[in-house]
Amino acid sequence: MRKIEHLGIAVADLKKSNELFKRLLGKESYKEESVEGEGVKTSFFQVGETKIELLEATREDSPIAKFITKKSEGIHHIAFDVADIYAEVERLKKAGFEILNETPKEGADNKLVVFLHPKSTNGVLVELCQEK
Ligand SMILES: CC[C@@H](C(=O)O)C(=O)SCCNC(=O)CCNC(=O)[C@H](O)C(C)(C)COP(=O)(O)OP(=O)(O)OC[C@H]1O[C@@H](n2cnc3c(N)ncnc32)[C@H](O)[C@@H]1OP(=O)(O)O
Ligand SMILES: [Co+2]
Repeated sequence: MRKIEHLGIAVADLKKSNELFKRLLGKESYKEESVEGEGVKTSFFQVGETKIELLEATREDSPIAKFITKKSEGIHHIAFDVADIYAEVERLKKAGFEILNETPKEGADNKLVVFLHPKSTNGVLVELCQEK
């Protein structure tokens, strides 16, 4: 794992949170993108070598909608940049982690992504990202 690619933050209202993070970081979001497969609308802010990914649910069964209902808005996942996502999935499986999707799926911002179950990672949802 090469660096933290992004921190995912679950938000209830993307427009309001975009304004909040613009005030906080002193810069504009550089991209907004919907990912239908995950039921989310995202907005990205660059912070040095990493990013903040704001996520708003676009439907009731989205992981973001469930997370906000059960917990609250806040940090939802940590995403690591990897060079070879297939090799990393094999390594992590052998190391005993629970992989949620062994076949990488389409993420936002031109990435292939895989998730690890938070129950196998001290309660933290982990995402692996590989540039497409
Ligand atoms: C935009 C695309 C992409 C990118 O390019 O960056 C994204 O970031 S998409 C982000 C949204 N997508 C995902 O989160 C996909 C992976 N997540 C899942 O598959 C599920 O959310 C889950 C982690 C398997 C949980 O689903 P489920 O079991 O249906 O939900 P429950 O609400 O019943 O939760 C079970 C259990 O897990 C705890 N939980 C849920 N989410 C998180 C979380 N983000 N961080 C930590 N813990 C989490 C939840 O609290 C439950 O725990 P218990 O109550 O103790 O059982
Ligand atoms: Co993410």
